Amino acid sequence: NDMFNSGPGSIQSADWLNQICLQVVNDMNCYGICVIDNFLGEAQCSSILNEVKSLYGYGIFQEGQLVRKVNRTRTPSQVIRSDKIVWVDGGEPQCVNIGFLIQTLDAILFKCNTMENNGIFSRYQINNRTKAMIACYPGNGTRYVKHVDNPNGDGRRITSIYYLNQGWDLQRDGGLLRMYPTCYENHVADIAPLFDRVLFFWSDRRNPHEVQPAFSTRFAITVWYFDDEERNQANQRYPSFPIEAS
Ligand SMILES: Cc1cc(NC(=O)CCC(=O)O)nc(C)c1Br
Ligand SMILES: [Fe+3]
Repeated sequence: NDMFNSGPGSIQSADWLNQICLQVVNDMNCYGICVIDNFLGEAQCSSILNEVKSLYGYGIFQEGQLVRKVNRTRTPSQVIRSDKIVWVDGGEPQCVNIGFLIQTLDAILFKCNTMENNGIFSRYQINNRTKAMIACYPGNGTRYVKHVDNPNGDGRRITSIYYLNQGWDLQRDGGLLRMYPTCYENHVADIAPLFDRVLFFWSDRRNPHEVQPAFSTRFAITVWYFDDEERNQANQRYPSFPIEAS
């Protein structure tokens, strides 16, 4: 049948998968970054957002780190909480739609890894991933400082982030993801965390990135995909790595 993944809220066809993979392979080879809008459609994204909100309502998100609020005035800087996270594997009964997202991301990346003329992908073997990390920025001006996801060869090859924020207005809400791709000197990629937008990028030093202060609640779901060889070597060095493997 040509529906590789008839998810709970939407039907994805094999042709849809092919189109997506062609774009991902092209952009990852050219820019090391790939942004796709209207990824799963409004209904499916809303279902995922509702699941995330109810998880948030259960209070299972871990309290974010305490961070010093940098303020412009001379008043003593206050301490506020940063992003809160929870890990899910998508198999939980109340995560059916989040599970559909993960299966769709799996289908895309495992196909990119095996298709013809996939360029840089042919250097890697991408067959495993972490669980999905659901992050919520509380919108109190917290940010995520500039960093590299995988600076020291922990096995993570591709970062995929799915955004759930309806009616996001950059001027009012901030929360911009700014990427500093090393393959493009003096260029930055500014990516708004828009509803039903998915982003893929190489997790290593090719893509330093930061999240600018967010002033509305900002939800994102991140899954990291491993390169088998690098992951196996990392596991020899540090058997129990903190990143939650699926
Ligand atoms: C826990 C953790 C979160 C993130 N998230 C982002 O970079 C934010 C991307 C966005 O939400 O646009 N990155 C690392 C390396 C770790 Br570890
Ligand atoms: Fe990151």
